[in-house]
Amino acid sequence: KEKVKITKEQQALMKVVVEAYNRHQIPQDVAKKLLQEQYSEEENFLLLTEMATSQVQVLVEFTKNIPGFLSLNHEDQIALLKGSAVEAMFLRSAQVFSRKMPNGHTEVLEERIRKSGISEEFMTPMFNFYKSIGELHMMQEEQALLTAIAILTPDRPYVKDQQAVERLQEPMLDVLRKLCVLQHPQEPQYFARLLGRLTELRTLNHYHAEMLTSWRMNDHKFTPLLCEIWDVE
Ligand SMILES: O=C(NC1CCCCC1)[C@H](C1CCCCC1)n1c(-c2ccc(CO)cc2)nc2ccccc21
Repeated sequence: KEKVKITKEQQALMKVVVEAYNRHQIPQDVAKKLLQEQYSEEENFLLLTEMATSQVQVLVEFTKNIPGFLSLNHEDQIALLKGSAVEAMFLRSAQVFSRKMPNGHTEVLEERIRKSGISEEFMTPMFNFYKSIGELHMMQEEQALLTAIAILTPDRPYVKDQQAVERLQEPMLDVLRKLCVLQHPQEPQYFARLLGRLTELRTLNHYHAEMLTSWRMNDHKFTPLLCEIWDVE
């Protein structure tokens, strides 16, 4: 059985990515707000656009810290950010949802989200994803690396130099695979399950624009940044 070992360079790569991931966090905690009180559908939509806008800003800062990202072609940098923003938002939402909370709080949070204004048809795929992320009990290193891997997806629309993106994504995949083997020795399929979540994330991409436009309210207002990065308005 070959002994899996994380090299010095891989340790350094992981440290940079995890520190950037932890440094760039959403300022205030949306779960706490949602648990505090019930908001109207309009207030919930506004809360989402505010949270999502600050998350995009955080995502850009995190991405700039991914080794090699800033040496990519500039249009490709934009294409990668645009292509991964919704996935990064759902990944972060899933992590917020599956965080350990006092008894009964997760149920209240789920109820508040179900009643937030999102139309019924999107609840199942969204909560299936949240629960499948929760079951993985991911460590923060895994969360940070999985987010970086999602951002560095070579086959996003309009990416010109896919090989350059692959050269950045591969070392991330390597260190994540080793980390999974070392952290979950009794679960050889754990790494594959993590990557399977990225496939599930892509399906949420398709639903996203419709989830917003079908939000139970009229006159959906977005920030300029969200109009740029989401295919809305
Ligand atoms: O604010 C949020 N998410 C932020 C986003 C930036 C990163 C941190 C989380 C929203 C809530 C906004 C207010 C109404 C209730 C949902 N949310 C969603 C969510 C996100 C997007 C859509 C539409 O595409 C639908 C739902 N899932 C959540 C799971 C847990 C906690 C909040 C969660």
